[in-house]
Amino acid sequence: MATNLVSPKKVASITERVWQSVYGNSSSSSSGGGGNHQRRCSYESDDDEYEDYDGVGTVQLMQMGAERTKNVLILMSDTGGGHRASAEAIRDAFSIEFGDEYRIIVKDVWKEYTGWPLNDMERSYKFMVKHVQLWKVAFHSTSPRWIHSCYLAAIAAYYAKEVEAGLMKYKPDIIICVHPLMQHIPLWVLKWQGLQKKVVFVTIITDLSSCHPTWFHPGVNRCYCPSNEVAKRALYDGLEESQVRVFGLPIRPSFARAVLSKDDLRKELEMDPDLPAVLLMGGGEGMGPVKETAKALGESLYDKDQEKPIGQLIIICGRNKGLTSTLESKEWKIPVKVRGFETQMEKWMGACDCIITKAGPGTIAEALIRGLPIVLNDYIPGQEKGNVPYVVDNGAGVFTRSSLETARIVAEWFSSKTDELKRMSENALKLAQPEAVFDIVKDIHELALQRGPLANVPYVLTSSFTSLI
Ligand SMILES: CCCCCCCC/C=C\CCCCCCCC(=O)OC[C@H](CO)OC(=O)CCCCCCCCCCCCCCC
Ligand SMILES: O=c1ccn([C@@H]2O[C@H](COP(=O)(O)OP(=O)(O)O[C@H]3O[C@H](CO)[C@H](O)[C@H](O)[C@H]3O)[C@@H](O)[C@H]2O)c(=O)[nH]1
Repeated sequence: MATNLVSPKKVASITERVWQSVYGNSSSSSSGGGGNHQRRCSYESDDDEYEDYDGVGTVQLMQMGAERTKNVLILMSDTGGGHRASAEAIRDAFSIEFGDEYRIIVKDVWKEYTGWPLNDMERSYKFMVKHVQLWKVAFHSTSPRWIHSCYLAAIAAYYAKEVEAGLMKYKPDIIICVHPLMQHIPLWVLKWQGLQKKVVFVTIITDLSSCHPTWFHPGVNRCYCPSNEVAKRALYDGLEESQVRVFGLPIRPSFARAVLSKDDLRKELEMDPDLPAVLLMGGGEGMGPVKETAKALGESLYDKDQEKPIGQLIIICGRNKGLTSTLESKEWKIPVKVRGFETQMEKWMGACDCIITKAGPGTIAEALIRGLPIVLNDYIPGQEKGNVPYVVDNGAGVFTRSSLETARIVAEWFSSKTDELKRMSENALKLAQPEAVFDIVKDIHELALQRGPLANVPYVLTSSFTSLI
């Protein structure tokens, strides 16, 4: 559809490109649209391994014929914390399963290479979900295919060269996309470059049920759906059965494979060893009614008659610095820990007995793996709405928007309704899919093996080859 947006590049001969790659040529534009790149982007990189753009090509050329390390580029954006968590889960699982066979690069290529609005999605998303009606309108009004296709085609026309430079810099053999808005432009770029037969492109959907239709792109080699419900929608939206796989949401292997003792964790995290613990959070950005709920728990988990706490509270505020400092300055009658963005969520979850959170898919899937009953206290309209029945109908938790109600439920779980807490914990464990991340990387590995001989041709030569076939 968009093949006409950019005119095909002049392709250097094989000899020329080999010469340029081995000996370098300052006047060469290489295969990344570098000339145009200098127009709007800078070449500086935070990834040392890739500072020498042409060097990667040279290494690939020298490794031709031998089994070479394959480059895997994972495209994500920090709109919330879920996409990065999934990207890191995939990176770690590749490393555990295949060691040095793959070199994994996790990047927000938009932020590094493009301009507004693509390079500012984190801030835009944060702003929109703060003014939640705005997000609701944006989410639903962009759902029809013709609307989002027009938007994305226009943006692709404007930023194609920059995205092309961003992608080609890493010379990917496999591109894994964990964000709904990062498939369309790269797929067009691969088409323009004639790289569809060389590069495996897969999408991993990181929303559990009511996800946005931009996730379903028929041009991908695989679309990994976290649930059967999402898979059904993918098929309805035009993907073939051969493209769709359902393994579950990828969760960091530190969750999936960790054997953690609650007692040891509590010691390490300096928590009370005996009091039951509730974890309160709101995704990567610390969203939802965290402050009000913390206040209500401070009261409900204190037994006024016996003048002692019946539980302890851990609050993880994520990147919400304002929330962290407000809660840190409060006085509490029960043991409370207030934390900012934590990198070892598996430890905090492993040390607690239940969790209160907005309906973020990553947090839900992690809590299920740790067998934590969940109180959902909010959801972002659109992509998180369907997560509520997913948890509640499967008996793994409850939903209430009232902070007082939340506080009452947790107090009961810790006193008169411990059997309910135990039952929900068992139901949570039944829903957990800790192996999903390993199943996904193994399937991607199989896909890569199925690629024809073109997959082993170094990037410096691909344009020449693909122009012949
Ligand atoms: C006629 C109707 C006009 C409606 C006006 C809409 C204005 C568009 C503005 C914002 C786009 C909102 C995008 C919604 C889809 C999000 C999918 C999703 O679940 O993401 C979850 C993730 C969060 O995990 O959401 C995002 O990443 C949203 C990022 C928002 C960035 C806004 C600026 C980027 C605009 C470039 C794309 C424009 C094309 C949009 C086509 C869809
Ligand atoms: O201090 C923190 C706080 C959170 N997390 C992690 O951040 C992730 C949060 O992900 P969620 O999916 O629960 O929620 P977010 O709101 O942060 O994620 C965003 O991305 C999701 C997709 O993956 C959904 O689209 C969601 O609606 C959107 O807001 C979890 O893995 C959680 O463990 C941390 O690592 N440290």
